[in-house]
Amino acid sequence: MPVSTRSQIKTDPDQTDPNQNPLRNPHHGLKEKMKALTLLYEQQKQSLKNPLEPPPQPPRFSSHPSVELSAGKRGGEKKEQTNVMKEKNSAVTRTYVLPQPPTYNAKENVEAGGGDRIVGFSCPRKAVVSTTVARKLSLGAQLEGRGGIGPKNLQEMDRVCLESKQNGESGGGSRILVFVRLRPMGKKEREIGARCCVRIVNRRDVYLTEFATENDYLRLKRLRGRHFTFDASFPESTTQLEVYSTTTAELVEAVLEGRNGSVFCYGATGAGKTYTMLGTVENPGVMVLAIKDLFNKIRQRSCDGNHVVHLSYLEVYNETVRDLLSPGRPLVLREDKQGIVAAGLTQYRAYSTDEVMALLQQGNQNRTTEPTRANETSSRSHAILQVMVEYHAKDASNNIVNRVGKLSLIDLAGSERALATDQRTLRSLEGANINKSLLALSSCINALVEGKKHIPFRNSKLTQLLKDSLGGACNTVMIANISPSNHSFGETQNTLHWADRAKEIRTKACEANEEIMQVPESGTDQAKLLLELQKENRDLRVQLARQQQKLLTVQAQSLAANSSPTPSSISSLLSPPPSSAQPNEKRKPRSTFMGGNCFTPESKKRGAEETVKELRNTVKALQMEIERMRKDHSLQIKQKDDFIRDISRKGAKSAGVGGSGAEGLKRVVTRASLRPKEKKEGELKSPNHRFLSPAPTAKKRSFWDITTANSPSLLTLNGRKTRSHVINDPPAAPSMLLQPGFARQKTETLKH
Ligand SMILES: Nc1ncnc2c1ncn2[C@@H]1O[C@H](COP(=O)(O)OP(=O)(O)OP(=O)(O)O)[C@@H](O)[C@H]1O
Repeated sequence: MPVSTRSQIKTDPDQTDPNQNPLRNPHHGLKEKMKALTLLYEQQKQSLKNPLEPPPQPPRFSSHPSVELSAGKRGGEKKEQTNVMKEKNSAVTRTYVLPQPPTYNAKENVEAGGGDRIVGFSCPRKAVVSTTVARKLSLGAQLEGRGGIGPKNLQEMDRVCLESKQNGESGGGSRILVFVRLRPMGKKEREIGARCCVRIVNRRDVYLTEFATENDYLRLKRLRGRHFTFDASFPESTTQLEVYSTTTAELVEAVLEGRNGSVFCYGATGAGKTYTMLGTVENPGVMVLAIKDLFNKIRQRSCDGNHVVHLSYLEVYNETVRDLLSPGRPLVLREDKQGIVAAGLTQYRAYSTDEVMALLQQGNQNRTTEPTRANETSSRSHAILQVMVEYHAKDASNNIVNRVGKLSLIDLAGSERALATDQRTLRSLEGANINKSLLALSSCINALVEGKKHIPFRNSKLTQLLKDSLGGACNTVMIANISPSNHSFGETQNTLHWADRAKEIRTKACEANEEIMQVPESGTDQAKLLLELQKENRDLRVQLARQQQKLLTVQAQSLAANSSPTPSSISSLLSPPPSSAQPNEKRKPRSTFMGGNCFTPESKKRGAEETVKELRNTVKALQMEIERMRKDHSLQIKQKDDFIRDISRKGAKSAGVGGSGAEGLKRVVTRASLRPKEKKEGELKSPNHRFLSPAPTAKKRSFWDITTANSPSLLTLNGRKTRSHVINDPPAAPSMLLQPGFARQKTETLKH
């Protein structure tokens, strides 16, 4: 993202000309200013020494310049603010903000009197409550008392709502919550004598100061600093658990209520994004803590297997989307009426925290990381972990409740300067792509903030994937990671600038994806039958998808056989692809039929053309067979659909006749379409349903939803054979490789 280098404070003691209008000459009266600054600095030091005194609250800059001309007009504001200097002369009143003295001290960024946990802030307790303001509005009051997070009573809720209205947060949607996390100074940084240029005060305010160096003649003796305020800011001593509980715990709760949530880490390379998201074995990050918390909460709520958790993990590397759990061909993003879909993305059904941890580890091994000059384990890709929680159950009144919530946890690659990382070609290409996507992200943020009609989500894969999080019905949290080192001043300023801007984004109102269907007593059996039929219907669709995948495999194999014309191999065409995929297989070509024995002497004798003809005939026959099967399945599905509709209609009629009221069958909430209960008791232990379709009837699908466009992948994961499959999609168009022109080219090559 472009670096904003606007200067907020400029003081120069050498310039003195008190007679000039300060509006015209920014260097005017600098000696006086310096004196006043020194005075204020002393005052501030005094006030800091006295912990009982409330910390100073400087006004936030809304725009450039640092000179705030309207300061004198604000009658309601406190007259004396220790770190605000007002200069009056006959013409104008000028206000200067003095950044906190930036000397590196590990204790400096720890709030005075602060405990171990963020929730225990002393003065900023109010600030923490206000961080939940926007979220509370969208989550509604039903979270009250569930996880201990949020207002404790209705009065508190009223106060919070009032506060948010005053902040201009009324309306349907909620504001993106923005948090800043400062990482500790690294060993290398200390070795080269880096100084801390960031100071966090009150766990909300971030003061950034640029030091003038002796060689910097242009800015010699000038101070440059900026002040930002966020929903919460975490000093370097903040633990992973504190970060999780302040930023994400509430979203997990909301996901269980059927809402969507997103958390993404943004910042320069080496600023601590991956540490925050993933963490280490000793200090697990947000992803791990969220998964643990999710399963704990599910266990507390229901032991009857009413919750189903699906998981997908993908990365965007060099503008290609890859499945981290089933590495293979790049995935294609498609946009349909249900949202952005990554075609062929595998969804794993997860049964326990341990299982998810293993999958996460697996995915991370597949993730693209390379050492750069700025970070030894630099993530070269944007990674997105998505967890979908479905809930199907009958409530006390025998109504069927279907609910789907999605949580996206996103670790972005670091924004970077080419020189700061590496100049070797591949690294710089990666860097360019990372910057391209982050630039696209900044354009989207700008457009969203400015309320433009067209938001350029399509400019990059990343923004396409983040469309739901930024512009959809979603509770979104941004964690901006920053480094304390003065050598990273530019990057830190850039990160804070965009984080500050992101605060203004409002997402759409996030309602629960929930549906409740009331079933009268007499209709219970019919409802059961309905669910069973829907399940059968889905199974048939799976079969259909498999057949289509087989067809694709056969087509691809026939193409391969153009160069390896051994007809005997055709007999094995219908067998699934090898299941020997290993985690580190990503960089290697997949061991498929394509890698067979090409150009045998036998094939040369026969003549390539003849073989191709033969194979084409075989493919044609197989295609016809598949088409026939497809038609059969479609017919069966149609029949089932009709039958289901029939039963529903009959059920509705009988409810009306039965006198329990026509309202008895009326849909109470119809945010999402009816989702069938897809498993029976004890299913938690069965691994057979690991790869289920992601909520085929959910109102809005997201990018991790499974589709058919990609080839099937039969893989070995954690010792288990797994297969991604597809349910709802129409037959995919034949691959480019199968176009007649391409085949002709191949034949000609063979002739030569
Ligand atoms: N809060 C923290 N506490 C302790 N160490 C941290 C913290 N944040 C980051 N680090 C350390 O800083 C280094 C860089 O962090 P990390 O890899 O998370 O950066 P990044 O922003 O993900 O970089 P990139 O974008 O290049 O992947 C790591 O060695 C990490 O352990």
